Amino acid sequence: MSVTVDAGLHHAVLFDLDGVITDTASVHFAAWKKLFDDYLARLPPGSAAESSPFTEDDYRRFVDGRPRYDGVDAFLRSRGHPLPWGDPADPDDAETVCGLGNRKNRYFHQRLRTDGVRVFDSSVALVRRLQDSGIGTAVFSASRNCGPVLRAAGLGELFDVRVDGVVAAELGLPGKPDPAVLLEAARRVGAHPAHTVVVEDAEAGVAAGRRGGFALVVGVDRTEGTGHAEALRRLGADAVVPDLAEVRLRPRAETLARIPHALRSWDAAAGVLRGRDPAVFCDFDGTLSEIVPVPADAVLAEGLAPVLRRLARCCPVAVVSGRALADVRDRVDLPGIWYAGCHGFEIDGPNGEHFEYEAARDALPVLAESAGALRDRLATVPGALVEDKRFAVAVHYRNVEPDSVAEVLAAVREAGDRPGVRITGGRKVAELRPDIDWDKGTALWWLLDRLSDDAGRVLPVYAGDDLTDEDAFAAVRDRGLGIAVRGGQQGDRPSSAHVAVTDSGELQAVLTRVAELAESRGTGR
Ligand SMILES: O=P(O)(O)OC[C@H]1O[C@H](O[C@H]2O[C@H](CO)[C@@H](O)[C@H](O)[C@H]2O)[C@H](O)[C@@H](O)[C@@H]1O
Repeated sequence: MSVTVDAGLHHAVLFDLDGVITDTASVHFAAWKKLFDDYLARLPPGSAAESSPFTEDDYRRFVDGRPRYDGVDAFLRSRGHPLPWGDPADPDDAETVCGLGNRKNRYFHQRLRTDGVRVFDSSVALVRRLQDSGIGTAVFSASRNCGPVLRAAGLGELFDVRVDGVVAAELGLPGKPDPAVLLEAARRVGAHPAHTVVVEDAEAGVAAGRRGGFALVVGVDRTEGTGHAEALRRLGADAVVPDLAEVRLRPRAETLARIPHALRSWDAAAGVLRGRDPAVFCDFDGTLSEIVPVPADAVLAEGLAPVLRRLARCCPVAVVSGRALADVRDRVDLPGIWYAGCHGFEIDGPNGEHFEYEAARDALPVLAESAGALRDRLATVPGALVEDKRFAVAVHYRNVEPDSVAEVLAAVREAGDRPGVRITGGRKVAELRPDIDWDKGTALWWLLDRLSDDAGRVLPVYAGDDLTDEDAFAAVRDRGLGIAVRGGQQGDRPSSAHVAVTDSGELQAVLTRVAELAESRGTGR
């Protein structure tokens, strides 16, 4: 089975060390086995401990992937022979958890010196491919020997970020299956867990990846036929591979045409949402509505009202439009959701909240004057349409003869050459708006803060089609899911969306899946 790391959705990959990058799992196993077999064999007759030899199953269940002393403790308890914890400074012949752990470490280093470290070349090759593609990489390990092992393997420089047993002890991070070490690695590499992949061979590590809400958890099982792969899947691995040569890399799509299709790549997209509460933001024209020749004729596309209502019952929903607030409100006309008009300069909430961007009011006189001047100036250009939206003026040229478009754009440039306003573009439209650092992306984060008591837990999903939606796609790029609606546009437009759909029909299917996920979280409101 192969699995794909998608550079568009996955911004970092975290690798466990032992058994994933280096073959030190076998060195650890041998050291543990010597420790426990010798120890159990020397217990006095009559001891209540179950003293059969340490097995691979014991290794996987009790010590693999866990901090050293936790492993000693867990295994001895499983044999009915708990020991006092002791102190990390205990000598390695002390009969304490720490003493036995220190002895295991001595055996491990002896083996490392005699046997050396075998490296999984395909794993190192994958790390280098990811790095060449601009994907962040980090190594994590419960082991305090991570640094020495990497150096012994000649890989001391491979990873910029390393979170190992030494770091975990310094920060007081609990061991796997708690996700703390993995979350710290993601934080240090600068990636949100929703956009991060975890690669692990240990059961505790796979469980930690799942609990940490990572986008994709790849299990590694090099022990065909032992049932280990099934255990990894049961604990939440999305895929289990026998070797990292099976991991494919899809480069980040730079243009609209190349962005992966949301429905065909749904498993990867759902990884971003898994374990999180979504908040859904939708643009209107070209997204919830088909593009039509005359703006006044745009209506909510068939089938979208029911899914928006369904979403609004289980998660926050906002329509974020370039249209004037009242205009978009009337066209969507659904209760219980937020409406942002004029690219977010004016916002209404479902419970009577109203917001206008204060500083943008200074630009209103210039905008009103410009709307009048543009109407006069373009009155003689057939098809030109000036839409005064108060916080913006849109000049449409969809119905203008191609030869006259330059004249329309020149008029907009002239009107926009005044302090306090700036010009932006869209689908056959040029707009004047307040020259303020406020757009659909900044409005989205402002809204997110108000939509939920715990904005950190919420994952924004943004669907849009136009250039102005790119501000929002960029805003959710590192933490969220951007869905571009292609709608027959030129495919060579650069886009920051993660996935794409063809039209509003497919958007309806994607939003339905988002609703299903939100409902399964039981966040009914
Ligand atoms: O942010 P949106 O909700 O997508 O609004 C963007 C602009 O949409 C409208 O114009 C666009 O849709 C029209 C109807 O389909 C189409 O005729 C026009 O060519 C498109 O540019 C709206 O009229 C504008 O005010 C919005 O800025």
